[in-house]
Amino acid sequence: MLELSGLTAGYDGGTVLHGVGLSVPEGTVHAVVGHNGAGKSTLVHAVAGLLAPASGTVLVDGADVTGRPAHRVARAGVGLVPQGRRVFAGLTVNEHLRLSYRGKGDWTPDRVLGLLPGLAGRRGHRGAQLSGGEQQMLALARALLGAPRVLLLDEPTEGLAPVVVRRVREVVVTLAGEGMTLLLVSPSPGFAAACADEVSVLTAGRVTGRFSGPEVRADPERLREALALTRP
Ligand SMILES: Nc1ncnc2c1ncn2[C@@H]1O[C@H](COP(=O)(O)OP(=O)(O)OP(=O)(O)O)[C@@H](O)[C@H]1O
Repeated sequence: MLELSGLTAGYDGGTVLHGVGLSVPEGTVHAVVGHNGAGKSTLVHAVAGLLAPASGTVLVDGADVTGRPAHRVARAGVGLVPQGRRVFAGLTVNEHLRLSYRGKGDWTPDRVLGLLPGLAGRRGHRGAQLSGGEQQMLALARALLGAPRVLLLDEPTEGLAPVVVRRVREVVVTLAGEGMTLLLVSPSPGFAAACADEVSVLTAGRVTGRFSGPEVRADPERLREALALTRP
């Protein structure tokens, strides 16, 4: 379970997040949608310990990790799939997996490769030789090898073809089905609606709308309209 309350954070230039609150029960997906600059990555960074919040709290399974450095937040069970994948161009898939495997929990490299489509046949390929979709799967693999209970995904479908977006969605839904707690941020209402149990709309650092997954799947226009109203 991930619980955020009153989360306020920003940079030297000013406050970006203004009192964001949401809670993600175990085994569910919460998607935060918002336009460019709404504060999606700032939210992920404030949860992951990459940015210290000015106020508010971040609870992971009831444990307060607010303002802890990233390695402590990771040790508390939080994994991060960063925006832009961040794979190493010169390292092979196998080398990435070896570096990320901590021998923790049930997440072995073989299990991860079995879950993530397309990577198993690319074990000897370097990061720079992988397609965008393969790089995204590798970024997911690295996070899973840390055996997280809570997984944060920052724009996991950015720049991917529709067929690969569907694969990312399937992986997200499978992980939730296995009991993982997922918080993802995305500018895409379609992707959010397709995989989330709950969707928040983030507008200039504030949650301005909240919908259930079934609600937005039954009527996709509701989320699109809510987001269109917030266009900067
Ligand atoms: N390191 C930083 N230093 C100063 N300001 C920043 C920094 N990172 C982001 N910002 C500012 O914070 C605001 C929110 O940025 P953020 O990256 O969180 O938005 P976003 O919703 O993730 O956007 P995008 O979809 O473009 O990634 C923007 O005005 C941005 O310029």
